[in-house]
Amino acid sequence: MKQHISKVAIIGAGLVGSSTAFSLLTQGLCDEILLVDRDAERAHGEMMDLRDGIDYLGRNIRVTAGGYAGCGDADIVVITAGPPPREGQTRLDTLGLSKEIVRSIVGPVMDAGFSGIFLIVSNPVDLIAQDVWKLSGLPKSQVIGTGTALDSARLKALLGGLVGVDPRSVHAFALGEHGDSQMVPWSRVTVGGKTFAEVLRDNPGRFEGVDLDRLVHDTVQAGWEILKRKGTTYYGIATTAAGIIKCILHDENRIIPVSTLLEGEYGESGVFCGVPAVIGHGGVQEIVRLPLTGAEEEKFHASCEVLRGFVKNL
Ligand SMILES: NC(=O)C1=CN([C@@H]2O[C@H](COP(=O)(O)OP(=O)(O)OC[C@H]3O[C@@H](n4cnc5c(N)ncnc54)[C@H](O)[C@@H]3O)[C@@H](O)[C@H]2O)C=CC1
Ligand SMILES: CC(=O)C(=O)O
Repeated sequence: MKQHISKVAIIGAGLVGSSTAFSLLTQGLCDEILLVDRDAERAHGEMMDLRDGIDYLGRNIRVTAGGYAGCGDADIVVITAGPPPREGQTRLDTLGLSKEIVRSIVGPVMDAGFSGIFLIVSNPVDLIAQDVWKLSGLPKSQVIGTGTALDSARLKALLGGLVGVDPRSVHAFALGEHGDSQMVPWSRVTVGGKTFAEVLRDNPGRFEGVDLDRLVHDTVQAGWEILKRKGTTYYGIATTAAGIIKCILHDENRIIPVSTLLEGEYGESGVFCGVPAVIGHGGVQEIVRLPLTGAEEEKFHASCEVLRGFVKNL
């Protein structure tokens, strides 16, 4: 029997797209990578550069550059085309241009016979994922935005540093918009099985003055701090996207906060936003419903409300 060749198509071979390809390649996460870009020369150049390292990888991975026809048999199409926000802009400010770009992409991908999973990275990621879901006609499980996966990783790194443990021993989620209105349900944060409140209570001297609002602020600002120094961000999101792709291709059923359509979960409907979800072969297998306190619910709804204000214009 012929073995399945896992194929990831990346639309937008800019900094995020090419870094995602590099991450997939160096981790050996798929068999084939296709790069598509409006700037065909750029995609071709990235393909050539990526191919140059193949001799030093654990195995051969096919890297190509081309048009949308090659998306038909892809397992995953990753959309990273779009203008990164500039200093002084919010991600929401890039909606107009990103929307136009994404609309020129989804039709040709679907026309190629694509029936796999869209992973949306382009900002504002929640709204672009919602638009792709609407345009593609695919089931909601098959359209995933990276959502607050990156913010949650940033939060875990902050908390791990504060407590002095590996961030992977911290369980914490940023929820809502991948943007300024995101929130953190502190009642659900645990470190090695202890709630964060217990960690603070058991070490009063050490954690005196820890300000939860400040930690949320620093999580939200993390991207801007990078942008201030190097103009844009790409390695963090590329590794995050590759992590989600790994969950899908390897059917890991790992829980990651991604942007997905809410249909009553968390008391919200009709909006894509970041919530923990089980990610496996079919995409979003299940949304994990975290019990939130009343105050946390209010903050979550406020974030959804920000997004809803834009959904009607999609
Ligand atoms: N979700 C997240 O956490 C993050 C999202 N991003 C987003 O990723 C996107 C890409 O950022 P960068 O790679 O830094 O930008 P970039 O400018 O380096 O690359 C964008 C690429 O898209 C291509 N492109 C533009 N219009 C196209 C079209 N109609 N069809 C095909 N390709 C097209 C461009 O030619 C360019 O190569 C932005 O929307 C940015 O905000 C960036 C970091 C984190
Ligand atoms: C640019 C962006 O969305 C981020 O780094 O969070």
